[in-house]
Amino acid sequence: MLKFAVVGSPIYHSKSPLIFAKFGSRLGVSCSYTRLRVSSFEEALELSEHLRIDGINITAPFKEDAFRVCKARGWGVSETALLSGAVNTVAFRRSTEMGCANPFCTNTDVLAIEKFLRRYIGTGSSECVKTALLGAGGAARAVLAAMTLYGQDTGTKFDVTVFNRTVGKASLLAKKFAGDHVTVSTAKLEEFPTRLETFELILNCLSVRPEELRKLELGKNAVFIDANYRERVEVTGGVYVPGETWLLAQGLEAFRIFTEKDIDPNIWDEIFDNSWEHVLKNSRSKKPVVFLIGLSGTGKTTVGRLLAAVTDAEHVDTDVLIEERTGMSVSEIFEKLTETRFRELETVVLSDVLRKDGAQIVSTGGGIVLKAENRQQLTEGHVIWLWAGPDECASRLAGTTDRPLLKADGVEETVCKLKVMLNERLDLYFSVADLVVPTEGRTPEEIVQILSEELETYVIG
Ligand SMILES: Nc1ncnc2c1ncn2[C@@H]1O[C@H](COP(=O)(O)OP(=O)(O)OP(=O)(O)O)[C@@H](O)[C@H]1O
Ligand SMILES: O=C(O)C1=C[C@@H](O)[C@@H](O)[C@H](O)C1
Ligand SMILES: [Mg+2]
Repeated sequence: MLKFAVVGSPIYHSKSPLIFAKFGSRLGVSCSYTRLRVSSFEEALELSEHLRIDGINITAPFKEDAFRVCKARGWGVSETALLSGAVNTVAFRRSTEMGCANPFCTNTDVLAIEKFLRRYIGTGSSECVKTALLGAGGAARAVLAAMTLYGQDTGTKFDVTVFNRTVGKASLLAKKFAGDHVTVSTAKLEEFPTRLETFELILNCLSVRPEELRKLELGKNAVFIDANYRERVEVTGGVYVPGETWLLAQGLEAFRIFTEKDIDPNIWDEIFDNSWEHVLKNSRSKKPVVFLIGLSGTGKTTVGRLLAAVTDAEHVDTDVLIEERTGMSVSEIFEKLTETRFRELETVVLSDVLRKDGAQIVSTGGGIVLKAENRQQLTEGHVIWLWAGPDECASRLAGTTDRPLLKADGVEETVCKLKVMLNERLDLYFSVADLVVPTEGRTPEEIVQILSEELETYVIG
């Protein structure tokens, strides 16, 4: 199984896991894709190594940081990344691209825009394409990088006006990207509506959509490409390419790079025809239940209790539910009834939890993912993998005696046992996790703060 993740802060809103699941099933690649909530790109790299991840996508606010770090490490950095000054894709294990064993770092936002230009502008135009670019942040840079590369490749010329709230920022872009195929001027954002009809290509790269951009009357041949997928523009006339299409396109390019698979051109057509819209729609159908998973000692019980206390959610611990149900301690169950029976009891209590109404924070036992039925049930809620390495877990657990699978003679033996467990469980945790939160160097309170932020609109509050 290949393992991928998207990295950002915040990150739970990301729909990349949904689109990669679809790519995987459509292209016959067995893969899992999760989200990493980290504080820096360096932390993402460290975590990726621990989780043995094959490739990551990077989103706000780390794309520029990723570019700097990848370059400083001497990794293969593509032309799209060099031109845009940002990296959104790092393939850790690549065999062919750039012909080296180092990670390959690229920017598929740029590749996606090149695809759009090829499709909607074509290559035959001898006229300069009159273009409005709204915004002057990272996405706008990706657009200008794509136009530069597309211009070099096809001879197409673009006459771009960058509209932004702060014209100074737009001027910096103008300076950086003005070249043989792209001329760039700047204007205040307020001027855009009155000049709308003079443009044949409009790209919206604003993260917040102003009121004037909710409804638009485009010229018959105009194309409006949206980077924002939270809310669509009501468009009459012309062609509207929604933000979802951009997200799918950059994701498909990343998938191609990660897996080195040829992409069937029909899939591109389907993406452009909006037949994949439904893929992005089912992200909120989970129950308002948060499952905390991870090795023993990662803090599932501690964090779960605290998280429930700062929210209106009920806290439950599957180990405690099993002890109440059987009248036996976890250690006794393992000794007298076997581990298999314990896993079955986990299935029973998970069903009970999922039948209840209302928000719940559920601390699970470290081995809950070992049984397929349990994994299936977990995916009905929001699954958060608390990460800490075996050394850290062992030191946190030093002196405790109530974990039957970790009975050991000292910390060193506990570390060994945890390493074996992690080996066996790593891919299983990965396959169900919606979000991974590294806990080393963070207090339980800090983790609660991170989780409250990430889950606020989905489960809690
Ligand atoms: N972020 C943290 N930093 C330092 N210590 C922590 C952290 N989180 C938890 N701990 C400590 O680690 C120990 C184990 O925590 P806890 O019982 O919550 O782990 P768990 O994941 O529920 O383990 P198990 O799977 O065995 O039930 C406790 O002593 C707890 O105080
Ligand atoms: O929301 C997301 O998951 C993403 C958004 C864009 O930044 C992309 O560039 C990134 O690859 C993934
Ligand atoms: Mg616990």
